[in-house]
Amino acid sequence: MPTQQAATAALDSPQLPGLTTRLADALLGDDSRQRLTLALLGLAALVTATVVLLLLYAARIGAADVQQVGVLTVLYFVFIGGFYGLIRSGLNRHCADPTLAMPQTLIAQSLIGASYAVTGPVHGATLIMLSLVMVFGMFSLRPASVRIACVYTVTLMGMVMVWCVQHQPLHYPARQEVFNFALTAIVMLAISQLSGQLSDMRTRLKTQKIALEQALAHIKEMAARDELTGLPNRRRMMTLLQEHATRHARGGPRFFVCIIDLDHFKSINDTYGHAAGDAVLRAFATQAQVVLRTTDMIGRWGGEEFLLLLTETPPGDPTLGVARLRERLAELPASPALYDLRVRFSAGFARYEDGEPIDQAIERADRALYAAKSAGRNRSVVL
Ligand SMILES: Nc1nc2c(ncn2[C@@H]2O[C@H](COP(=O)(O)OP(=O)(O)OP(=O)(O)O)[C@@H](O)[C@H]2O)c(=O)[nH]1
Repeated sequence: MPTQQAATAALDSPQLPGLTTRLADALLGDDSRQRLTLALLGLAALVTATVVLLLLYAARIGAADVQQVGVLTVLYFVFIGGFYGLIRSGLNRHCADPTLAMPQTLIAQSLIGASYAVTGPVHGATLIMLSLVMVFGMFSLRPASVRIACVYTVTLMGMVMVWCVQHQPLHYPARQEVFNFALTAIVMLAISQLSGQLSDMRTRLKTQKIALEQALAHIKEMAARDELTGLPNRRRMMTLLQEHATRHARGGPRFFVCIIDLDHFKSINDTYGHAAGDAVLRAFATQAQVVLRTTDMIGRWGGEEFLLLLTETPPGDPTLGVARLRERLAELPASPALYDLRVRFSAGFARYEDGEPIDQAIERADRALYAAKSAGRNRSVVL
């Protein structure tokens, strides 16, 4: 029987993470920003729990008044519970700073100040808590707010210490309080100084992150573009073709693959030079972008070859756009420098067939191009 129980427990165990997740969702909600705000409150709750333990200890050894400890403990619970309610209800979203870091910090410091006044001989321990609250605050508050909270803390503690020296001189001797005050002031000064440096560091990191993201976007863009013409390169066109094939398989539009090859381009290079040839390629790319439909995509396939991806729009003669381009090029100079020269080209079209590998359609377009060249160039052939 115990073995059976163990087996049942083992079967149940995979459900445990699910249970934990559900519990965390119920406690913290599923909004990641709100969860972060609640995590900050969790830190405040941790400090609170430590101070409450100190208060209970002080009451137990007779160093603190039980009634005062009771009131403060309730206030700590109200503090944490109240903020938890504000955040879980989403009311904090209406505040200028939805993290509520500033009010949390000021209330926590006020409660710790009060705890300092009631913990008699063990009051020194609460000073550490003041610093801890400010250290947490440094990560969620702006430097100006940290400075305000530090000034508030020093002023508050100054008043609390004067009151304690006057009303409980036995446990709060003046000399010790002067020392405690100086210590508090120095620590708060250091924290507000550090907070400025932390903020500078954060700003630097943010700037570097933006610069890195921009550089990455630029590198990605460069990796997808042909340097000479600015058109998408072969790699990019292959990705686009694959994407279109996948989209078509899911019910998207059919498309045509067209390979364009400039006629007798070698003779342009040989006659006018390689730089002039480059200018002709650039001019061709510009005109193609102007004349073709915006839904058609053209990229440089390599050398003097270009690949066109045409989305089928019924009634479909896929060669119409290319014919327009041919007419346009017949009217325009091959490049600004080659005024009398006209560019001609041959084009091979292949209709993408259901489920075929994209390479197969490209190969058909290549064969169609070969047929266009063989038939005398300056024409389109569809296969
Ligand atoms: N200027 C320039 N020339 C290039 C570039 N890439 C390839 N070429 C040239 O393009 C020419 C292509 O020559 P061929 O393959 O014989 O083709 P073609 O002269 O156009 O002849 P057909 O295609 O048969 O009409 C070669 O001279 C290559 O050097 C480039 O980026 N710039």
